Amino acid sequence: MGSETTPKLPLIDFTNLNLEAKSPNWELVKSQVYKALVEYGCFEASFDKFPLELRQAIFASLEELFDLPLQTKLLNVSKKPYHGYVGQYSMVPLYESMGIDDANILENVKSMTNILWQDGNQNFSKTLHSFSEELTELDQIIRKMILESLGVEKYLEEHMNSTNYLLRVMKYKGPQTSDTKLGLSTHTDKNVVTILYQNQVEGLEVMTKDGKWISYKPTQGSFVVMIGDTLHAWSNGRLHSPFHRVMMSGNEARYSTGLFSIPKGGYIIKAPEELVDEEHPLLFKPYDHVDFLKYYYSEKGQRDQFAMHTFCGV
Ligand SMILES: O=C(O)CCC(=O)C(=O)O
Ligand SMILES: [Fe+2]
Repeated sequence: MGSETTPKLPLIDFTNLNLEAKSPNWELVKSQVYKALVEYGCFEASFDKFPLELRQAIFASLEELFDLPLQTKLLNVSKKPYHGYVGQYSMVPLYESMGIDDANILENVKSMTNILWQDGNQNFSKTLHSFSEELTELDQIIRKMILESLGVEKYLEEHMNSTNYLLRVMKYKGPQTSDTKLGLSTHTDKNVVTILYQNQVEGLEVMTKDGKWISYKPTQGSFVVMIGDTLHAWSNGRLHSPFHRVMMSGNEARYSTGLFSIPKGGYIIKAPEELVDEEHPLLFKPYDHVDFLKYYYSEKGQRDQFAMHTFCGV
């Protein structure tokens, strides 16, 4: 009795990672990554590339950004759904977010700051750009480890070239009550890999394969790495794409960031033939991510928790 422990996300240490091919340290971390992604589709990563000043500067920048008047924030528009300003939704009243496409390229961050601040905001662009640059490095390390683990590293270049990055920054207001309120509805990510970073306010919950919620307890130098539906389909179901949500309580605002690697429109996502055999029959028909998003953002798609299966499941 009473022996049940609170489930936790696997923690993987990327500090001092030896990037040399086949080094024992690389191989060890790679095997931990693969195991975590098969079992949970998610893990906590400690990564030493972020100086303390940069980590603190990120949250100061996010506060400054979300403190802008709503009319100004609404100027952050995008033709792509969910890439511009999102907020003021009655279903998730605590939530607001903004996107910057390819924030690892300084010019892109600058064009956003030039829209939001009259004289631009150099500090903001420098901070978000450096942060995104470091994160794209982590994204590439993880994807290389995944392809090597699957034995399909010959596709690495094509795989890397098939995606763009979106940095999305988010604020969840504290609900001003100790009751738990919905911050962001349960969903799976649709992209390839997501890397989340956040301040000290808890709220992210990730569902295990057997339906239990794990609450993530943030620590300063750690990130949450998560698989999206694209990589679930491309790996022919080997990697899990977990449901997750944000639940808020208390007075403090939760600030978070997500670096999303997203397939380019026109690129056909198809599981490599090496991952399809009698034991692992093809689970998803080849598809274009932009076509999938058209379905996902339709009225029917928004109510469909298994949109990828509906859209291209075999
Ligand atoms: O704020 C977070 O930590 C999670 C955000 C999220 O799941 C998303 O934007 O897809
Ligand atoms: Fe998500």
